[in-house]
This record gives sequence, structure tokens and C-alpha cells, in this order.
Amino acid sequence: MNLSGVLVPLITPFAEDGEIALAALEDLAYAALDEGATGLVALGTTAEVATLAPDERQAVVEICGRVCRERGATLVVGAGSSDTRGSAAALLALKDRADAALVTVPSFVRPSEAGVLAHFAALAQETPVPLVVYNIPYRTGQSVGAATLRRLGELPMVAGVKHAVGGVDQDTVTLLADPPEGFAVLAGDDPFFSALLALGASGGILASAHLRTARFAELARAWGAGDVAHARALGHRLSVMSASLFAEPNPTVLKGVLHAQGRIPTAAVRLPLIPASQASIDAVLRLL
Ligand SMILES: O=C(O)C1=N[C@H](C(=O)O)C[C@H](O)C1
Repeated sequence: MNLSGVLVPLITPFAEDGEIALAALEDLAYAALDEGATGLVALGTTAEVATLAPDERQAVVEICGRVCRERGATLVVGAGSSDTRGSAAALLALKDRADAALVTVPSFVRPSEAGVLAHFAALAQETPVPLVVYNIPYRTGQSVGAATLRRLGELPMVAGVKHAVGGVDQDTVTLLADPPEGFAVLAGDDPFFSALLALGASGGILASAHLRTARFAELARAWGAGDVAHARALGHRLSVMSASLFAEPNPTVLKGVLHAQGRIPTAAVRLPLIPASQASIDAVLRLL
């Protein structure tokens, strides 16, 4: 398993009849890996996972798993909920189907940081695959500070964190100054990818990397190699594109752009998301 470089959380393309466009999904998966991504994330937020039926989720994981196996790439699968027992059951179902699970900090419940730690400690005892904690307080309503993130990173089956706090705050700097041994800190807010790499993040899980995948991979390599001048300039350019992609709720703009490029059959999203405006889509197309 490789939790460095760029992992692409795939969108779920829909056909005219509203069903998943499986062939287009497979094409996106191959394209991401062939253009330099180290892995894929199936069933992330970007996949509109909340709207997918169980059989649809299974089909997505099967396609992503097959493509990753063929390419020798890492597959991370989104799993779990705000219910610890239910999350443990969902993780058991990933045995032999994923290299790692992306597990969001329990949302809406706001269990306290001690509760978050207890949740992941319980999951770490039962999970058959390593866990990547998804820390995204502006979606979950639960903040997790650097001290708790360090303790999470010391749990035996916790391999990393997808860190998406909407900026570069003191906890981010503190964590990256001294992460636990073998604990991968992955940027989860696309516009801050370059900034987190500069601070020592191992990579990122980035919806934006459906586009210009090779350049995002190049950015990770440039920071890793200490090529600061190149990394800084490239990072600024990609960050502008990422910010435009997130001008409306993810993945609505991204889907509009992929459709305009002819890579997916429709730009459709499922409610409660609504399609992005043409102005937002055009703004990204102008930057490509
Ligand atoms: O699905 C994901 O994983 C991602 N989701 C984030 C979000 O929608 O908030 C964005 C990030 O690029 C990856």
C-alpha cells in the first residue's frame, strides 16, 4: 500500500437514465493511474456516496479494485458512519477488497475528541484493513486537534489521516512538525495541497486531480525532491484551478468539466446536489 503522492477520489458518473455509467467510471480509473496517481479512493464524498444504493457501491468498489489490481495501485475505500458498531461491520466487509479504508470522524453526533479516539480505538481492534482517518470538521461538526490526531496515529491499524480543516491552522503545523512514525498525513483540501506538501505531508486525496493528474503528481515529487522554486510555482497554478473547482459544492463543477471534455456521458448529480452553473464550469475550462 502506498499512501503518498496523489490518490484520486473518483466521481460516480451517471448515464442519461440515471444509472451509474460503469464504462466511464472504469475509463476515469485507468486514466488517473496511467497519468501518475498512486491510487484511487472509491466511495469518497466526491463519489456522492450518500446517494448510492448498496448494489451500486459494490459495483463501484469492484471496478476500482480490478483496475487497481491490474495497475498495482493502492485502493482506499470509504466506509463507516457515526455508529461505531455499524462502522466495524462495514469494515469487516472490506476484507480482501481494499488496501485501506477511509473512515470519517463521526459526524453530527459531536462526541468530543475523547469519543473520537474511543471510536477509532474500537475500530482499530476489529478492522481487517488499515484505516485512514478522515478529519473534516466543516463537514462533521467535530474538531480534532493535533494531540488527538497524534494519539490516533499511534493506534496499531491507523495508517494515516486525510486532513481537511479548510486551511493551514496551528494543529496542522503542529502535527506535521512531529507526526507519529509511519503515519501518513494526506492533504484533503485541494487548494492547500501544495502548502501541506511544503510542510511535509506525504500526499493528498484530491478530487481536482481528475484533471491535470500528471501535474499534481509532479507537484508531489517536486516538493519531495526539494525543488522549491518549481514546486511553489506549479502549486500556485494548481491551487487556482482547485479553488475554481470548489466554487460550488463538490463534485458539481468537476462533473460539468468532465462532461464538457467528453469524459463522462452527463454532468448529472443526485439530489440534494444540483448541477453547477455554466459560469463555474467555464471558469475551470479557461484554466486548463
Ligand atoms: O471524496 C473525497 O475524498 C474528497 N472530498 C472532498 C470534499 O468533497 O470535501 C474534497 C477532496 O478533494 C476529496
